Amino acid sequence: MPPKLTPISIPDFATTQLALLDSELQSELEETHLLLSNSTPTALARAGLAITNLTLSSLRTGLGGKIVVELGLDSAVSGKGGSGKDEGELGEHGIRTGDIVLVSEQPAGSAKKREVKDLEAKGSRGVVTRAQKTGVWVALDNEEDDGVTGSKRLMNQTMTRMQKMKEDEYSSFLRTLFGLSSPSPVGDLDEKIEWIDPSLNDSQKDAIKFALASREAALIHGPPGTGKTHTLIELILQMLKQSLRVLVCGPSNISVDNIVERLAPHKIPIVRLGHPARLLPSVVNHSLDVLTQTSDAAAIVKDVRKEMDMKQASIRKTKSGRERKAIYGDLKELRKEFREREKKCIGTLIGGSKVVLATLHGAGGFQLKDSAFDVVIIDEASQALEAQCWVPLLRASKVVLAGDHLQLPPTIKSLNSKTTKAKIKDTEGVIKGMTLETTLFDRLLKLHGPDIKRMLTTQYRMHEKIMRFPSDQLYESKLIAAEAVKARLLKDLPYEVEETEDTIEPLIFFDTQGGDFPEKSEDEEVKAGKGMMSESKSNEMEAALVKQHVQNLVNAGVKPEDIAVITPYNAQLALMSRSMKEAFPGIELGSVDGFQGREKEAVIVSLVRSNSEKEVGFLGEKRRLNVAMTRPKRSLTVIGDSETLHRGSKFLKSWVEFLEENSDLRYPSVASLNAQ
Ligand SMILES: Nc1ncnc2c1ncn2[C@@H]1O[C@H](COP(=O)(O)OP(=O)(O)OP(=O)(O)O)[C@@H](O)[C@H]1O
Repeated sequence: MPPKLTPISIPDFATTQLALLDSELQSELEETHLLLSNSTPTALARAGLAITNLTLSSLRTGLGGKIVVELGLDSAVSGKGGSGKDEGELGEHGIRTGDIVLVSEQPAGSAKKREVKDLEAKGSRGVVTRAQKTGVWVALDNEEDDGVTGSKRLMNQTMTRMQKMKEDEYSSFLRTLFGLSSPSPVGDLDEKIEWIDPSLNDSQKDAIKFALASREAALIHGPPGTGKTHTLIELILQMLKQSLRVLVCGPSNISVDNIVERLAPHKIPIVRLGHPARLLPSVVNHSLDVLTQTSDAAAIVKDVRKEMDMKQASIRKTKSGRERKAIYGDLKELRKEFREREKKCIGTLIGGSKVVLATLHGAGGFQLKDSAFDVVIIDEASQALEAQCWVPLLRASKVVLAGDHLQLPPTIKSLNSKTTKAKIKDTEGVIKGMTLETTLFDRLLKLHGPDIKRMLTTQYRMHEKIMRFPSDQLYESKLIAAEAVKARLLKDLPYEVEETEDTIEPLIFFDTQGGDFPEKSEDEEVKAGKGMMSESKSNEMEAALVKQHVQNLVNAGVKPEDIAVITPYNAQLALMSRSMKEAFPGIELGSVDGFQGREKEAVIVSLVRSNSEKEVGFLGEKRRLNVAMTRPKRSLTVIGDSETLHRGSKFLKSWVEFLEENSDLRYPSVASLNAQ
């Protein structure tokens, strides 16, 4: 029996989203303001929230006529500071694409202690368009900008459109996605399919068949390491065989590029929308920008461009004012012609591609204005805001979502804000209980029940023992470790690794109970980390223990680049980064949130919390713990205080119990750490 539907009013949904998006924007602006008014640049840099010693590397006009500045490390100061980073690299920082930032001149001498708020008047606000190891790019705001960046504006426009739609405009697709109708019965699941990839496992094949046979919506649930992307590639190729036009989207550039890279070898006509500077070098040749210059369709544009260049050059040679005026007139005409031809060329390229790929935001660009697609596929859907999904979906008639709702949702800043709650309560027509954290994936699962999804069950990452707990607790014990990975240990790495107590055991738990490993609250100035709790915690003794364990692994022969240390707390990350990167070049350190989607041979998780009040804060969140425990392939080492952790959430408590019973349980000695 399908579940009884609880329909959602589309205008109410849109109204709620608009209110939530507005609160989120206010929270972001408030947070930026708070940070700027209470700290010095050095303090912010220490917390990963500012980058100092930058110099202007380049300046150009970007989209919408904005000035985009590229900022790199000042060579006069780079290499100093000894934070273990390579020369010319910015070191650890938490600045990401899309962040609202202030670019300001750095004070020198005694003015260094000046608070950031004093710098604000002189600086310019802007949005980060790209953040790399060696530099950041910022699109500076124009005077009239209100902090609403392109992506937010697009979501607002989309929601406003949905708010105003009349009921007779609702497609059956739209009706299904809001529970006004049930999904149509799924077509023939027994149909014989000729698989392009012979290595697909049964759960992957089932998911593909299901997605092909569904009429309006299908969810592919891919727990960690189960080959979600692998499955989507085959699905796209099968849809092509059925002559369907497919639009493939993801919330981030990297999620889209990942698919372009794997589709490219199949030699099908694909177009990737998006600014070439933001794409992986390996996929740039498929970008629309490059194709408008290199493809056959581009020839007609090229001719005009040549003519324009020639005219431009002739201006310099002409002395007569009248002739110049005439050339300018010609150029104006040519420019018009150029734009028209370019539009046509884009139309031909997009129309000729069976598969178009773009970020959710990119799918809202003018290039797709007149395009129709049979299916929209969204990868990493449980990391995307629902309002963002509607950018491509408003023109779709079927959607396939791939994701894992049991890992972390998109980071929301306004989630627990009192002002948000109050404001939402006061807005007419809002749906109670809806937050931006509720993704489309979550919502459809709740609305239509488990029949709307298929789960991938063979995982190709973790040793069986590492997989056991998440499988039993979150994935109904359905995960199976693939033969090739289920018994892999560090000692079996394809290079020389000694057999030690640390390399023959996939699961190690260092129980720090007893009070010798106390946590510490970071001082005020380091508050408000990204995606972290506002007050960050650290634990020095735990950091020492992590270092000792890494040393043991490295002594046994494990390469530092095969080791990652992750922790839920920014302050702990900052504390460890400093010394570890110098001691073990190549090792990776990250926050749990930042490590989602990644994997490593050996992963050490520093849980930090240890206090007499038995408080665990946001560590109790099972989706965060799930991400932390499912990153390793061959070795998971957990460091934590069982006494404190036992008082945490039910999930945390059962994990600690599991570790106590099933891991190589160790009680670290403080004396040996102090002797280090
Ligand atoms: N049927 C299969 N047979 C063998 N290996 C597979 C199969 N499916 C996936 N894999 C392997 O599993 C690993 C993870 O696959 P993939 O990168 O597609 O997963 P993902 O969905 O991107 O990651 P995650 O599951 O962590 O979200 C890859 O190394 C891939 O080659």
